[in-house]
Amino acid sequence: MEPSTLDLPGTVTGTMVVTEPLNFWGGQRVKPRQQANAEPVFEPATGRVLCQMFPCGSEEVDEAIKSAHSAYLKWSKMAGMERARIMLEAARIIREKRDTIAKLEVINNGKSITEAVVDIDVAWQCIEYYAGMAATLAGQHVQLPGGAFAYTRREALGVCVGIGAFNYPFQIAAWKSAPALACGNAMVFKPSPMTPVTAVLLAEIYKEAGVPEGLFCVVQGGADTGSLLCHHPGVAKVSFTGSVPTGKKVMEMSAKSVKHVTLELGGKSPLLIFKDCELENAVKGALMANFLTQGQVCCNGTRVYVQREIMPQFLEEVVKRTKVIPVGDPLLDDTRMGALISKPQLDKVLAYVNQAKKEGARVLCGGDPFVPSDPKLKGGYFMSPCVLDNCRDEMTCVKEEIFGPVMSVLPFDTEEEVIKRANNSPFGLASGVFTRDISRAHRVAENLQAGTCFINNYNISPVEVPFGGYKMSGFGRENGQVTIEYYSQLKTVVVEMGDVDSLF
Ligand SMILES: NC(=O)c1ccc[n+]([C@@H]2O[C@H](COP(=O)([O-])OP(=O)(O)OC[C@H]3O[C@@H](n4cnc5c(N)ncnc54)[C@H](O)[C@@H]3O)[C@@H](O)[C@H]2O)c1
Ligand SMILES: C[N+](C)(C)CCCC=O
Repeated sequence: MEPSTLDLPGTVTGTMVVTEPLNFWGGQRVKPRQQANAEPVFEPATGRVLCQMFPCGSEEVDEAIKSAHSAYLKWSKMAGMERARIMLEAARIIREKRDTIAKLEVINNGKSITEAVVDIDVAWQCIEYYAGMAATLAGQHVQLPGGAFAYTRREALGVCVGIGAFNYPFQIAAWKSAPALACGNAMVFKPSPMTPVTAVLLAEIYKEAGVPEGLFCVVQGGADTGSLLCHHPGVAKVSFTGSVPTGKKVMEMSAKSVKHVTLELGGKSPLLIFKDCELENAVKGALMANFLTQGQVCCNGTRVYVQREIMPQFLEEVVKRTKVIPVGDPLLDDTRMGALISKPQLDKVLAYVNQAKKEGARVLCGGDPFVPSDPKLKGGYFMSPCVLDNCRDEMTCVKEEIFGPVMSVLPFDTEEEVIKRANNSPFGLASGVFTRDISRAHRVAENLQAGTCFINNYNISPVEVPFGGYKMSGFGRENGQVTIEYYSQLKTVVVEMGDVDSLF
């Protein structure tokens, strides 16, 4: 018998095969219409084929959007409280199935189970948070002369498209769908072709919770399917998470029919460590800023600026801790670093390390392919986490997003100098500062050009807090109250109480 995607209790790395359809619309999983352009999906920890991804063509995209639109007509007319109740039920089901979803996420993405469980928790928290907001959506009343008045209504946009990256497959689907649904929209979600497996579980969960059939649809595919979605006349908004080059294309395609757009793009974020910091926390912060999800995190603080006086102690401690990060089978509880998403991604990251060496950086640890002793992991995409010293601002490893476990460390002398250097980047997703000087901390936060600044910690993103970029890292926000504005539109209603004062 074929193993089912939800039959996971005894599952170990290297055994899972997914055969069920991964598309979802009209309230059910939908078989691919054609198998011509199938792409193999790999289990990163073993290099085995986990399943086939069959990209949706125009007819399938059209069906999904129609299905979402008919659900939107019902959902948008429901009271916010009713939507909230259903979303809370969806959050409860995710909590109930959390370990199963996390396991599948690990098998498909390669991150450690410890991290995946947190990701799934963040997903249900996000849905719970926006459920709480669904009934609070309200407009404004404005008194006008002569008893006239106006009021505003916050209305849904219609069918929204979510396009996801590979690094947080289930969480991204929740971050996009939760505010969209809270505002009365429907969503058609396209996961990364490398991580197609878990979004469909979210679709099933929303259905079980009681949303109208079609409210959250999943279409599989890559660039072609994404392009069909961005061009589709039935789509009101595209919320995209991915790289800057793809984000630009999404914006261009969406502009043709003036769709709303949110872009959550890449980064090369600076982390500033001052000599007055609490060093142990700063070291822990630098590890959190670089090595979650094998370094494949958009907001990672990969340019670590350390004040010259504490550089030796910082390097000693950060290297000591990096060397003992347990890399290996991501389904094991003790593992802290799993496998990168793909062989090409692993090769790309290793090439960045080689390039850094050629440009004069010194490898203090890691930066090599890693072969775990467990024979079943021999074909996995593992590497040892890397710390680079002797870095300079103009080096490739300091300028470009590597998207792997590579930390570049650079010395600095003064606050003014380091802020200038930190801001000298086309990206502006996140930033961080470690210092015990409270005035300095807030001054630095004010002057760094980034959508987030972490003070004395890094990569903490509770769902109550907005997340998004400055500069080429994108625009719009996810999470927090403000995201409601990105999934709704404001209608003004002007009411005359007297006679029309006509000029004609
Ligand atoms: N800012 C954030 O919140 C955030 C979060 C996660 C990842 N990211 C960024 O994502 C990147 C890594 O993810 P990736 O490799 O999956 O990114 P990517 O840009 O290659 O792909 C992202 C998504 O876009 C789709 N896509 C590709 N071409 C398309 C096209 N022409 N039209 C429409 N869709 C298209 C892909 O199929 C995928 O679903 C990094 O740059 C990372 O920083 C940003
Ligand atoms: C949950 N983190 C760590 C803030 C990552 C958000 C998504 C970025 O890739």
